[in-house]
This record gives sequence, C-alpha cells and structure tokens, in this order.
Amino acid sequence: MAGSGADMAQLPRLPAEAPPLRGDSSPADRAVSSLRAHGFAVVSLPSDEAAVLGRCVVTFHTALQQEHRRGVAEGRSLVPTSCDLPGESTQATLRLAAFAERAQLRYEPNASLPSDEASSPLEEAAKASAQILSLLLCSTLSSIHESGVDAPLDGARLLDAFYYPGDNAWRAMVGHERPLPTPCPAHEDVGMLTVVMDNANALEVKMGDDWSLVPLTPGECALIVGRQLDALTNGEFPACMHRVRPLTEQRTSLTFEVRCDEKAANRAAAAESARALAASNENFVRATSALSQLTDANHSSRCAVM
Ligand SMILES: O=C(O)CCC(=O)C(=O)O
Ligand SMILES: [Fe+2]
Repeated sequence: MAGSGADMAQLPRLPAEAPPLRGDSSPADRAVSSLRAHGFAVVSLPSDEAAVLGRCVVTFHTALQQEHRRGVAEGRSLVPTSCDLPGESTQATLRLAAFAERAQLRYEPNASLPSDEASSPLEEAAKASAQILSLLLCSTLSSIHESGVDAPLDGARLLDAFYYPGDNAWRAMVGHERPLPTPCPAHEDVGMLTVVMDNANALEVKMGDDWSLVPLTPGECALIVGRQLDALTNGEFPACMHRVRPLTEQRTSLTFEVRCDEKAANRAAAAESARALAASNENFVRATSALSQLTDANHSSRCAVM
C-alpha cells in the first residue's frame, strides 16, 4: 500500500482455510488476497497514525457517551434506531444522534465544514480520523485495482463513530424492565469498502455458517467488503456479513466507508458482466471448435477405415 496508511497487513487469524501466507507477498497483497478469499482483512496502521486514531476514539467516546446519557434522560435514547442515519442534525456535515442501543456521530468529509467557525475538538477528531482512514481505503482500492479489478477508486466517504453503552451501564440507567436492543444486527455494508476500528473487541464476521470474533489489537483495523464491490466484481470480492456481539461493558468503534456513485458502480458492474460473458463466449467458441475438430477427426478416421 504505497505511501499510505497500511504498514502491515495480516490475514485474519480466524478461518482454518485462510489463504497461505506467501513469504514474498507484500502487506497490500496479503490484504487483497484476504479480501478476495473472505471479504475481510485485518491490517495494522503505522504507530503514529494508530496513536492519533486512539486519541480520536477517546474524544468520540466521551462525546457520544454524554449524548447517550442525555438521550436517556430526555427519553430519546429509549427507542432503538430504525436506520443507520442519525435523525438529528447539529451541523451540515457533523451530526450526532442517540438511540437506545447506541449513540452515533456521522461526518461526511466530502462536504466541507464552514471555514469561518472555530473547529471543536470533536470536528478536529473527525477530520483527523477521516484523513487517515481515507488514505487507507484509497490505497487498498488502488491495490485491488492493480490486482486487475476495474473498480471505481473514489466515491462518497462516511465516517461514523458509535458508542454502545453495554448492558451494565444500560441497566444502571434504565433498570431491568427494558432490555437493551441488539447493538448492531447482522448486515452487509452497502458501499465498496469499510474500515472498522474499536476500543473493545465485539465485531464478528460470518465465515461459512459460523460467526467469528475479529480480535483487533490497538492500531489494527478490519477492512470489510461491501455490496458494491461484490456486485462489480461478480462476487470475486464477496461482501462480508458482520455484526456487533452483545456487550456487557461500553464500547466505541470508528467506521469509515467509501460508497461509489451508483452510476459508476452500475457502469463498472456492466463492464465486468460483459467481460465475464465475453470470457464464457470465448470458452464456448473454443469448446465448439475443439468439438468440431474432434468430430472432423472422428469422421476422417471413420472415412479412412471405410
Ligand atoms: O461498530 C462496529 O464495529 C460495526 C458497525 C457497523 O458494522 C456498521 O455500522 O455498519
Ligand atoms: Fe457494517
């Protein structure tokens, strides 16, 4: 991953059928082959970037914990979220919302913040983490591109930070009457690629019929293939089903997703299908001509006998 975020990529340690680690493969190659085989990969960030992101997660955690508590006090955090978009907007590009199972911050770096206003620590943290994670996703998409996939390299970017209160804090605030809803049910992301990092392990990915915990250590993040990349590679990079397992203690996670323009995705998917069709036509033509050669050969050998 030249000139960018991911310094070292590792294969997921979970699946027994993980692709063999080639001694000479680069971290980017290993990440791409893991994404191709499993729809996800674990990568390590350089320590300076990991340290910045660690501080950002602390900032998000504090703000979102406060937002969640305020939401509970005001009754807003007693209802589960029905969609992934925060309902409440504080600024055009930086929004906070609180639901029962989580509080959420969303930052859209493509739309810039008003420049005449002094940035809050929250905005600074959003900008800094979006910059680092954006580079990581861009370089991963370029590596996928270099591996022969004609994927769009750009798109809308979304940074989300989630605070999950966990069962203990929830019971302390709300009591036992009202159970804490599932933190984040099983789903595939809609975009091309998502990166996830957290301060407590709870992300699970589906491998075959089984769910596996992704044990991220500080400075590591998970890359997750979304539906757009799956569709435009005809499943060569399969979308990864994932979820957050129920939590006892609180957790904060950071996700950054690239969603390409639907038209670009459709164009790329159509081109990919045309390539697949051309390849199968070529195989068909090859098979037909082999068959006709065989028939000719049989025919002439039968003629020769007669
Ligand atoms: O919080 C997490 O670890 C993952 C959240 C997630 O998958 C999502 O919001 O799409
Ligand atoms: Fe997700």
